Amino acid sequence: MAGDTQKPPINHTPQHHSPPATMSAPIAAAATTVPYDRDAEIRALDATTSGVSGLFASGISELPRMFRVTDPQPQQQEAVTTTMAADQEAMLVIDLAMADHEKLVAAIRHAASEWGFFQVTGQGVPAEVISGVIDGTRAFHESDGGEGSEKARLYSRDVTRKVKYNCNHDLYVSKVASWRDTLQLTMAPEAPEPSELPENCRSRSKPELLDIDCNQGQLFTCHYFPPCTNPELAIGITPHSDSTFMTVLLQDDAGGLHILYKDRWVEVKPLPGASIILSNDKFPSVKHKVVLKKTTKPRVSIACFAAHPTSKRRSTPKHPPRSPSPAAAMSAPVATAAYDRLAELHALDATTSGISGLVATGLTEIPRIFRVPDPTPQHEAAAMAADDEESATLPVIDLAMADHEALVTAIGLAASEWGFFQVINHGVPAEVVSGTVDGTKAFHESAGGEGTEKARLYTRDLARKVKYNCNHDLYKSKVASWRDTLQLTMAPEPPAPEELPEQCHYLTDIECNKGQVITCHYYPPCPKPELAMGLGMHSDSSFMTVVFQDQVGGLQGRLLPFPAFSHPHRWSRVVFTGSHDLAC
Ligand SMILES: O=C(O)CCC(=O)C(=O)O
Ligand SMILES: [Fe+2]
Repeated sequence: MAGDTQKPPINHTPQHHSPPATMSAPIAAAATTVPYDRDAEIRALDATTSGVSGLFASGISELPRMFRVTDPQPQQQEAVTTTMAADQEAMLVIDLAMADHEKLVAAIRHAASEWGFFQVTGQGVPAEVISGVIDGTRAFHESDGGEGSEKARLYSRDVTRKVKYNCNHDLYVSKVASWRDTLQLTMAPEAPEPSELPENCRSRSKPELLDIDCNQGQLFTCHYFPPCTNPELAIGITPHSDSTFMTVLLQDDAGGLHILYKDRWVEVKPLPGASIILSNDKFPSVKHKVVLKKTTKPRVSIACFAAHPTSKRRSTPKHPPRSPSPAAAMSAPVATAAYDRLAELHALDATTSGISGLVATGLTEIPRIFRVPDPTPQHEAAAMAADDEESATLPVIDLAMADHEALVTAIGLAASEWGFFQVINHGVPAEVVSGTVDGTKAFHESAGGEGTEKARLYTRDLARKVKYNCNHDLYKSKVASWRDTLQLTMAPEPPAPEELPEQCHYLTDIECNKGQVITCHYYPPCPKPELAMGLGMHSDSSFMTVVFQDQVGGLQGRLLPFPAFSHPHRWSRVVFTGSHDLAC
């Protein structure tokens, strides 16, 4: 991979549709010593208002650096890719026109619950409507960009616009840009005026979705993936699952869509005239991605997201248990004795040293109060979301960037698209961060028992400004989390220094104590992490959350439903990190 000094920033006139000469110059211009300015490269591409199609049309011979995945290519490192057996392939193509209604429902239910996806034929949408939609999308993306063009008129990152076109909705926040341009149309509840649509799309009928309740919102994303000079180094679409009720997907014959099934990526081969259905809500949301191919043909796909405000995202399809069934494991240690959960909770509470105290006793099995029932959605999600490729694209924002407007735009985008982001160069001195982390650790790792600080602070009294306990909701939750917490209420009136644990005294004289509640979590090593929860799925209710985490990792987020039905202010989460990766 090119080093940080190898690629000059691109620099060219806004509104001009051909990319600058420097961008088409070979990436490996190793001789130059100009530092790489990714931000400038991104802004220059955005200013062309013709995305990667414009880059391709200009005849570039090397993939610009902003599109290059880190070396070695994550797509090749992750789950193996296999092809689908012919009988499976046939089973996953469902003829909606089949006479036997019961058989049809059973086939759909089976495919949706087992795979989270299927293809349909006989859907009553005339072939020319489907090809018309694909051709219209292609024609729009292949039209000229530049001043006065439709592309320039529609190029936008304004989330409130019903018709917008851009190159990567997350261009300013992802680490690696995807080789894809997208025209996005919000068709329901209120469709745009025909005059707002690109000309190529006006006369086409939209693919019909059932006029049912679950379809109160409709969003079409019309993707275009130009041929790529280095497909092995670029991303089509990163692995994700959709958050809306159901996705109807049309793809042309180029292929490249993969779905994750039982830890393997399986390509969904194009089937002329068929629509692909990605299920959700009551059924699992299949994880999918687009892999680029070495080809001279572009790829076109249209995803129609059907939304319902109350629709719930489910996790990925069933996977074979990764460990002995939790149910079996749970019954093992207590096979004969009657299980008294309340007594177990009281016993733990009475130690006043939480899980750290349990771990210090050298236990090899996790007690039953911490065991998740078989299988919880959180658990499947946790197993599935451990995906480095996806996390590689999580938004990271440099607070020290010089361009204030670009900074504000990046934060706005990250907060509305992801509800979370990481910041670097945030100006909090490294020693303050490491002091907080170390103090937290030292407290949690100190001895418990009579006469200790832990015993002094162990409480469930909400009125106390400084309290320490194992799970604030220990007596209410169904499954206890593998986590101890020290909670400090720092505003409006901070506690007196002597109320704080000794390890945290310095917290009283730093600026950040103007914050309100600080929770200092500690997740001791767990003998059976696959059976326990760290922190259950939730969203925070306060205005904003700042999280420091150490290098151990484990924090996972889920994407929101698309903006029509999201409540970003309720979901917003901000993660602070830094060159040291922080913990608290
Ligand atoms: O291009 C494709 O086949 C997939 C599109 C997709 O996954 C999406 O838009 O969410
Ligand atoms: Fe998708």
